[in-house]
Amino acid sequence: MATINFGGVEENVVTREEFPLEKAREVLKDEVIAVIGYGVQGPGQSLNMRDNGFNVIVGQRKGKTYDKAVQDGWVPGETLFEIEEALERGTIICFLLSDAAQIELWPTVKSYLKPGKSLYFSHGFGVTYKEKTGIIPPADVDVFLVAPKGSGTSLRRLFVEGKGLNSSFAIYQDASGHAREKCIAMGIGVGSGYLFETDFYKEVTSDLTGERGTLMGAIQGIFAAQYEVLRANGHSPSEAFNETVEELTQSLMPLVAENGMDWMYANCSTTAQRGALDWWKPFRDATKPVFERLYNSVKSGEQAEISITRNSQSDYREKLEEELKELRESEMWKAGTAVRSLRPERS
Ligand SMILES: NC(=O)c1ccc[n+]([C@@H]2O[C@H](COP(=O)([O-])OP(=O)(O)OC[C@H]3O[C@@H](n4cnc5c(N)ncnc54)[C@H](O)[C@@H]3O)[C@@H](O)[C@H]2O)c1
Ligand SMILES: CC(C)(O)[C@@H](O)C(=O)O
Ligand SMILES: [Mg+2]
Ligand SMILES: [Mg+2]
Repeated sequence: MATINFGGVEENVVTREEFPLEKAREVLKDEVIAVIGYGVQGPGQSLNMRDNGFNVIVGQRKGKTYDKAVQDGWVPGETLFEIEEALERGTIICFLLSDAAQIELWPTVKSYLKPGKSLYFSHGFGVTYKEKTGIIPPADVDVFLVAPKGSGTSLRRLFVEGKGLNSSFAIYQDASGHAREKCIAMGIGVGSGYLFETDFYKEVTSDLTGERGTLMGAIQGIFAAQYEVLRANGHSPSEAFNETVEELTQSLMPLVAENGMDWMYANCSTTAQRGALDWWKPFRDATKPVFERLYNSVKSGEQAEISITRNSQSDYREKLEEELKELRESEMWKAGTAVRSLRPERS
């Protein structure tokens, strides 16, 4: 493990230099990695592992995503199977169904977890909320997680570009005495940049907070608030959208990603810097109580309960689609469609 100073706090992380791909291949050379589920993480992780030279199979029920797996080069009867057959063949079972579907499939998965097999997650959800999910792994299997910190779509794209998404890893149960090296080898195999250690509880509480907060929920909320104020004061949709979203994603966030917030600020006018430096604290103070409410709701299990209840309904996909449609058809995001179509590289 490399010790890195993160802003004054030392943490142990695993890098690709100290745990190279060859080592990961050696650790997992006798394993059949069965990726169960081919939604968002399934394709990213399985394709990256396949391209990295691991022995990977996919288990997916028949339907649209099964067909997508075939298009991606998985061969029915050789590397692509119905879920139960993949569970039978796999020695490392990657449980990559949606968190709600994991509850329904758990009795089936459990019945294939013979001693010596490993159970792999990409989220601490199922095990942490075991009272709600019923996911209690047998004592004689290794249980660990690698949670890529981003979408499976980005995991694949970055891999193809020769880059990597950072992931957390955690060991829940070490029955074989080798859970840790298997877990890290999986993390390297799926295409992680570097790996930082956590536990199942911390992974799920930080992850649920992040996606409801700045990564997804809060960002849409703050975009909508600014856009509405600009529109209410007579600004055109294109002006409001450019000043709220397009400039952020196209110009400023890439600078933040490259070299941090202060560097992005330093590449803007002194007028902009003066304003940003004056206003970031009022925004922090205004939103902090909402983040505290959010974290408490995650901590109490309320957010998990909502997610399980809502996503277990038979029409949950249709309902999600309706809500996504509402976003897509809002004036702000329709303006976004028009703005994107005018990007030089798209016209
Ligand atoms: N989406 C991401 O990029 C992302 C990122 C990090 C971690 N994760 C975690 O990875 C895991 C997988 O998430 P995902 O977003 O890839 O899942 P998903 O919602 O895309 O679903 C994955 C698969 O589940 C299958 N499925 C759904 N219901 C089923 C059922 N009843 N029976 C059989 N199959 C069923 C679908 O066919 C699909 O192939 C979750 O634990 C999630 O929290 C996801
Ligand atoms: C990609 C995210 C938001 O990081 C993940 O946590 C998810 O649940 O999809
Ligand atoms: Mg998540
Ligand atoms: Mg996440």
